[in-house]
Amino acid sequence: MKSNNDYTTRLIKYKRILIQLKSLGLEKVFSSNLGDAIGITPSLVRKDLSRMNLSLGNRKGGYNINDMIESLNSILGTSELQDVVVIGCGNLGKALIKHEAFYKEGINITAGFDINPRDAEVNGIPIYPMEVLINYVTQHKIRVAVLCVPAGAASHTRDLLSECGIQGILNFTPVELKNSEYLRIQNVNICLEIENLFFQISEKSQTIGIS
Ligand SMILES: NC(=O)c1ccc[n+]([C@@H]2O[C@H](COP(=O)([O-])OP(=O)(O)OC[C@H]3O[C@@H](n4cnc5c(N)ncnc54)[C@H](O)[C@@H]3O)[C@@H](O)[C@H]2O)c1
Repeated sequence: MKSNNDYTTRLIKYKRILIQLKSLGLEKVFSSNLGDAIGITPSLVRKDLSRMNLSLGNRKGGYNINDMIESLNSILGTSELQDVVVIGCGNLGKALIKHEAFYKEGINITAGFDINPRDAEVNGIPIYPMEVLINYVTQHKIRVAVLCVPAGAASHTRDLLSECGIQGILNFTPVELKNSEYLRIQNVNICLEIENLFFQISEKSQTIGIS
């Protein structure tokens, strides 16, 4: 199971690198470029490519970036530009919408939604009231939402998003939301990550005898 996850994670990383290389105007890539970019050996990259059952190029001539992105999209069930919406456009939601680098990584924030929209748009991205969410999601075939509402609204909004047909939620609220049969949740908690980092450092310092 673990190796499967590692393989899938590597495919996602390859895709991100390939999109970046494409945006720089490159057409070919070598296994060593991909390996260096994600910190693995070129031979593991080539192994992955053969596991993907692809003949998109060769070790000496390089691999065609466009073809690789297309094949990775079909294997991962994604498209080159992934449309997402942001729910809750306060401090965090707006900061994410303003972060233009997401687009270069293939993440396209198409709209924001808020129970009380204070701006009609942020960075050219429209902010709509929650009442139009279901129509928008259906019409634009949106599958993933980024949840930035207050903790008290997290569970209710999760259910609402599920009813709208959303299949994946990146959850920034402190409430740990659970997956269901039709909904995948990725909980993000920066505090937890920082605490974990401090724990690792203190564990390490105990091992090597630093106080
Ligand atoms: N995961 C992390 O590491 C991390 C970091 C920062 C903030 N957060 C969390 O992100 C969330 C947002 O934080 P913030 O600072 O942007 O808060 P905020 O108060 O600035 O923004 C919240 C926004 O949600 C809107 N809202 C409230 N109820 C709603 C509902 N039912 N439907 C749609 N919109 C609704 C509000 O109108 C507001 O615009 C909070 O839950 C916060 O705890 C998490």
